[in-house]
Amino acid sequence: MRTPSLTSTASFQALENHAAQAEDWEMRSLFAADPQRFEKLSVEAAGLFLDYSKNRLDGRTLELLAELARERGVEARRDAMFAGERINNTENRAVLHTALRAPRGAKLVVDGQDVNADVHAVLDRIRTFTDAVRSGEWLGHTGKPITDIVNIGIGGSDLGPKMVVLALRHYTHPRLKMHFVSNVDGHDMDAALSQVDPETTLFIVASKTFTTAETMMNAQTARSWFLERAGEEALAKHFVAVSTNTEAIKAFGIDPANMFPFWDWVGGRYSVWSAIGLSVALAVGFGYFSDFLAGAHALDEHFRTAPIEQNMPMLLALVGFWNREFLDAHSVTIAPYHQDLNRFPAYLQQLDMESNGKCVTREGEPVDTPTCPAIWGEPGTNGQHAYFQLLHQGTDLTPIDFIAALRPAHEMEHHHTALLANCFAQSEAFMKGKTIDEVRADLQAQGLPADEIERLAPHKTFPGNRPSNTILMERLTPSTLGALIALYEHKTFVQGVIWNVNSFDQWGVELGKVLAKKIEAELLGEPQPANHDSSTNGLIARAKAAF
Ligand SMILES: O=P(O)(O)OC[C@H]1O[C@](O)(CO)[C@@H](O)[C@@H]1O
Repeated sequence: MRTPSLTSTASFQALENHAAQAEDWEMRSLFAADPQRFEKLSVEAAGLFLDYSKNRLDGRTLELLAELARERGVEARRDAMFAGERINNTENRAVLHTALRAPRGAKLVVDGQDVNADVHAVLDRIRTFTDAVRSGEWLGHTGKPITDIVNIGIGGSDLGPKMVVLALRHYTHPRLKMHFVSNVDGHDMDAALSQVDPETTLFIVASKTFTTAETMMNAQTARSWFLERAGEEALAKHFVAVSTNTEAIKAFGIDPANMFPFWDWVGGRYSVWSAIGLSVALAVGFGYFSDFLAGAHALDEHFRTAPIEQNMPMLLALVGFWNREFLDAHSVTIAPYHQDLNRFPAYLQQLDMESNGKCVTREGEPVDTPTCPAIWGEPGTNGQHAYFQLLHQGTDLTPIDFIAALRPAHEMEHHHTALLANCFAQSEAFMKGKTIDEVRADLQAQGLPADEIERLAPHKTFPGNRPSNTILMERLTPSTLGALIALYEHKTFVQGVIWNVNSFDQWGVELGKVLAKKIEAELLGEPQPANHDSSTNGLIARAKAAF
């Protein structure tokens, strides 16, 4: 059955009418009118707390948004995902990253295959291997323990592991130095190889497909570098692979005994929970890796069972949808007030934009509303001194997600107090703004002459009324990090269902890949191609002249 277009649904139309009335709402007044607003518009789950009260909405808005989620079948699609139905309809695949973090013994049989048993069999192998490397029992070819791990992968085979290893810096093994090489730009590989010793380095080639051009080139380069220094028989102690493609791994020369498999029902950007997380398990140890999975599972259980009105990922998604559709927010800023989460915005860029950056529905019809906003950000305090100017006084409305841990992992308490003060102050400033009369009063109190006050006042006025969410956790731990990532995964899922796009394919990355192959051959060959547009022909010619 065809899904009705979004704008034709009764709940969307009700929201449109409601949005017309809400246009003039001031958050200051909404807060003043309801002293319970914070208690009402906040929710707790799996070690996370979400305050969504600083958005331009009221109880009725939330009722209508929940109605929309129901009308779009969000709950039914969620249940289908957890049950292993093939909801990725353009690739005819199930979507089961939630199964990767389900505890041993959870029942899930898909197409006659015991998914839970398969997952835990691989986890057992990850435990054995990572324990051996971490304890120093696994030795390099000259009998020395491993000191450096180089993860070679890109997209989901890089962003997740790298972000998590950085975020869990405090849990990492003191002997193991982690390196991540993703870019086909040789400078990336050069930087890693210049720091490592072939006798004590373990390379992980991480690629779901084992065909991704950048990763294959990087893996071949690392292999040649290693063979020149150590020889073929040493390879097994220094190269392992993570993939769904056993044949390609064998062809590359990695022993399948050193391969950690996963399955086609794990999307690249949802794969950090699978063997793609091998570098995480090596860095923090299997115990903390298990806590990371358990934190995500706790959030999964909340998402699976809580009613929409109290369901954190649903609420985050619905509020984001409201801002996108009715407040015309073209982008969302992610502002972690935690330095160790500095790659989290980059991670969310792939998660959200590769999932929902789509312009046709699951049935291939053009969508009838805007879909995924652009996602960007940096650690919050750094952003404050760079682009927050635009967020406060620019002409676009850009909602912000503030993320903070209440307790630090260091002992410099005064730093942490300053950090949290900044985080809360920013969300207050975005909400309240500063009226021109407040500015005038300030300037008067400073004793400025009247004409100077009038000259400066417009510049010092803040429109305010700018929406934000704040996500808090007690500490950034493996478990709360797992929950945080799962929160955003499910938020992305819910928005995808409302827009009726397939959040689990990524056809938009293919065209560039195909053209790059062709141009790479042209850059290397003769004659100068003339079959492109004049710009592309001209750029190729300039590069060939420089070779
Ligand atoms: O793990 P692989 O197969 O090398 O893919 C890497 C990345 O490339 C993409 O397919 C995009 O080209 C991502 O979805 C994926 O995470």
